Amino acid sequence: MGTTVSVRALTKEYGRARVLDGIDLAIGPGVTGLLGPNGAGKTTLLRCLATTLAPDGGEIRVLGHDPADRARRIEIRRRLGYLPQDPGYYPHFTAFELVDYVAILKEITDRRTRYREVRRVLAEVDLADRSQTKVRKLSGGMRQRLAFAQALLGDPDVLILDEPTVGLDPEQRMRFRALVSRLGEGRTVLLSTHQTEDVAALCELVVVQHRGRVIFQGAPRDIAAAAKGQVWLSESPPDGGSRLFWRTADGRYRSLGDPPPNAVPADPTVEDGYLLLLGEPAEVAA
Ligand SMILES: Nc1ncnc2c1ncn2[C@@H]1O[C@H](COP(=O)(O)OP(=O)(O)OP(=O)(O)O)[C@@H](O)[C@H]1O
Repeated sequence: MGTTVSVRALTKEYGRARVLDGIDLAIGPGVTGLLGPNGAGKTTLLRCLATTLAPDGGEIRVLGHDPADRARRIEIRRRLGYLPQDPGYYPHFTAFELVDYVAILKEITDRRTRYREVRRVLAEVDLADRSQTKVRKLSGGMRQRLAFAQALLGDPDVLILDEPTVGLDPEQRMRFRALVSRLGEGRTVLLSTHQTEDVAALCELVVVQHRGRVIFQGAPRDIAAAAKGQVWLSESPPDGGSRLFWRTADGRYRSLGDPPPNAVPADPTVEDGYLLLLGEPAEVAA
């Protein structure tokens, strides 16, 4: 299938800081992961795509529509689900009431349809038995799932998820992966994350954003493959030429960069490829 979300020469500045510095991107149905260090501009990009922030320059198309055009923007919003990084909660609402409220804003006007839809999305995120619990009494991870539930209302064609796995316990993270991979069949899912394992497990495409630019776009295996020949295991800590190294559970040292003496090559992961791509200065985490 074709491109559903595209971005060309996108720019955004806050004061003098150029947070998006000419982003080009084209994604289609399936799950795409957006990786990047803190402050790379991921949230800013996702907000522009979710039509909640206007860029300064460049072009966006979501499902063929231009969000700069008011009428088209509404079309996009009807077919888009968005999990923001800091969702606002109404602490005195119950879980049901909160999602129901968003469903009203999303124009699901028929009461019975809306009731069924709210129940459906709460069940999707494993919160069916918490529907009458006040939001303020939910745990942080449950609130995150609640925010995810509202993004699923109306079965959107495009889902934009800003750090969706923050605060989830391992079991919920696995459930999230299963749900997102199912949603990715035929829909476009773009998620930002710091979890390279989620990207390796879930995403067909990975985009790496750094200092407001896209510095990599390709398959997770390609980003891992780019680190081939630069990941090492050694008995003693490397003394130079390594970008990063740490002591592993078996007592050996895993390093990225030039091989330390007597090192053996290790299989690179998405995380290795990502760290090497960022090219951060040497750092020791022993
Ligand atoms: N409303 C704003 N006003 C001024 N500066 C902002 C605003 N929003 C974001 N920034 C700045 O823009 C830069 C990019 O922020 P953004 O939240 O897009 O990054 P990010 O990649 O999502 O980071 P993180 O991984 O920490 O969530 C940061 O330096 C941030 O301080």
